[in-house]
Amino acid sequence: MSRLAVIGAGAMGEALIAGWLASGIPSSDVVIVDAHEPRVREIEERHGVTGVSLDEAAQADTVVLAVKPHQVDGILRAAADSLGESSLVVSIAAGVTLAQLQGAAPGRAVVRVMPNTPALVGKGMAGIVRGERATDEHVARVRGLMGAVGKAVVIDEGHLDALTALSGSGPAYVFYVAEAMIEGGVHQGLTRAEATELVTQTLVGSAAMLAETGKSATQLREMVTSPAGTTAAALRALDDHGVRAAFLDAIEACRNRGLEMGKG
Ligand SMILES: NC(=O)C1=CN([C@@H]2O[C@H](COP(=O)(O)OP(=O)(O)OC[C@H]3O[C@@H](n4cnc5c(N)ncnc54)[C@H](OP(=O)(O)O)[C@@H]3O)[C@@H](O)[C@H]2O)C=CC1
Ligand SMILES: O=C(O)[C@@H]1CCC=N1
Repeated sequence: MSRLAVIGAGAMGEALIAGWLASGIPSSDVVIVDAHEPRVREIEERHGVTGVSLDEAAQADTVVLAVKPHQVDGILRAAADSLGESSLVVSIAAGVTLAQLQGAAPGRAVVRVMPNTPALVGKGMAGIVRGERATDEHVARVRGLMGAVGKAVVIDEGHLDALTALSGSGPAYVFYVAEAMIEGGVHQGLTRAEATELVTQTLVGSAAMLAETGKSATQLREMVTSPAGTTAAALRALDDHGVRAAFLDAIEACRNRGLEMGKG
């Protein structure tokens, strides 16, 4: 296995590291860089990977940029001279375009990836965008890495902000719904622990039905909704509160924010 560097060991960087190690990538093949020394020590202790300098990380075969979007340009410029001849730069930063990445690392092979935090448990969903200097081998390498922690699709850059609005940010919407459902259960007299168990297993079971039955979300919702029954009463309340429209607006706002971030 070739050497893998993760620059920025925050929430998403750590989720990827944990997922990759669980998939069988040896910890000795993974190096990290983070601005905070205590964070480096924490990740080293938790995962057995090694903290190194930016220059050393830049020499890895695959260099994953997992810092905040506004930090990408400066860090990539600082690392550019140390990148190995055949190093592949993979940016997971929302909104940072291939053109911007290529401008910071001229002549280098660059790929954009939009992962999501379920990579931590091997259930991630990632979008991959190929830069003009990336070869078939580079794309296959990134597919392999992202496939090791979930599913991966190759898409056009023009669709990456829309993908971000569904799968990149999507886990937050699901957790938001989970929080609200748990709160609803507590309001009805259940303990928080009871409500959490009921909601968690309901989400797990519902996601498995979507993934495994081949039925659409609409068909699966209809299976639950008995005529004039309890579910219909609940869905009526959701419609009265405009929840469906709120999701449409949320997804549009997310995509627009990605586009805005890409303009610098
Ligand atoms: N969180 C998510 O679900 C997803 C995030 N992403 C993308 O991943 C990237 C990281 O997001 P997230 O993990 O949430 O953010 P975090 O802030 O949790 O992680 C970024 C980490 O990089 C560190 N860092 C900052 N500057 C440097 C530097 N010069 N060298 C090394 N490390 C540095 C940060 O330190 P400090 O706090 O001091 O800045 C922080 O620890 C973003 O670009 C985001 O768009 C993509 C998909 C999903
Ligand atoms: O909130 C963000 O900007 C990042 C990108 C996708 C998920 N989290």
